[in-house]
Amino acid sequence: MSDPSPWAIEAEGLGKQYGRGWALRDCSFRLPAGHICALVGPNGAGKSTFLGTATRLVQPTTGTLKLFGVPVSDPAVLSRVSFLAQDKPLYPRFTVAETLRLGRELNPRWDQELAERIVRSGKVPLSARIGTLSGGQRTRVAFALAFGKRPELLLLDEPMSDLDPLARHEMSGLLMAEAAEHGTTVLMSSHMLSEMEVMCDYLLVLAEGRLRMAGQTDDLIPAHLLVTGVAEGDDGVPEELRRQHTVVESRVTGRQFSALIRSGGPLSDSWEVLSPSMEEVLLAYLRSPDAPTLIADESRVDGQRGAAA
Ligand SMILES: Nc1ncnc2c1ncn2[C@@H]1O[C@H](COP(=O)(O)OP(=O)(O)OP(=O)(O)O)[C@@H](O)[C@H]1O
Repeated sequence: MSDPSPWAIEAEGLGKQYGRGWALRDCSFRLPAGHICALVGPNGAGKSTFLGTATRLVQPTTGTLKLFGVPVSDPAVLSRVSFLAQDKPLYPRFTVAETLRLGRELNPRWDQELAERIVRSGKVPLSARIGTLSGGQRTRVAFALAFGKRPELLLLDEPMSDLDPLARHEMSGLLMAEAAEHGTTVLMSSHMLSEMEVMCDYLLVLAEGRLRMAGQTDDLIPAHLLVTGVAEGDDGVPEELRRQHTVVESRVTGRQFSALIRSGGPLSDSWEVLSPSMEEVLLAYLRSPDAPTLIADESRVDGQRGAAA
């Protein structure tokens, strides 16, 4: 089935309320198809809740969500999406071979060769029962199921957390190769920022249920600078810096200030200026829940276009 929508995900005013608290609030963005997108945020930020709304496990309280232009409530989208949940639910009494067979029977585009290759490269016996496997081996089988379905959108909730470094490296390589070869869109929540930096070309940052940053890493990260210089004024950050730029986070050590800023123009020669890594930018936003939101133009839904960031 082909769909002309260039957007793998479009969320508009999406929210989820539990009791009196909001796990996700007024979340609006769109993710162009074909990207590998990191979904980042502190514990309790709403990442799993968002992934739940995209897989119909969580019913939103407000707003709409479309996948490839189709409302997520339409069963037609299910065959186009794979979800690897944080707890990797599998049937413990099934063998690995039976688990893959289930995948084959349930999914018309199933790729048995790929699924078996993922399992075999981890030396997981096809005859072993799921219940006897280690946590990392179970994760590998869950990866095989998710990839074997050959989805157009792969949603992964902290997929690598119980894999050893070699397996993580292998799965990261597989993800990037799949995305490149088949144009698969990947949305992956993770706390492993340095790994995300290598793998992902798109970013969604959530904090306290709200979207804080969205866009391509190549647009978002270079928009920031790390500035250090002689501390001035009440909090050490020179007034001139605050006036012309957006200060995301600042600190004072002795007589020096350092600040991560969103650049708004040229900077004084008296300061040292460096380009931050993606990890440095993300850590600054995660430590500063009040930092101004940054949504790249292409990530905005129609209602947000032209609005101030
Ligand atoms: N079923 C539920 N009932 C009540 N509150 C919930 C439920 N599910 C999630 N929440 C609350 O919603 C908020 C967001 O939770 P969520 O699991 O989406 O966060 P997360 O970003 O995935 O966190 P983590 O990084 O710890 O996995 C939290 O405050 C959580 O307690």
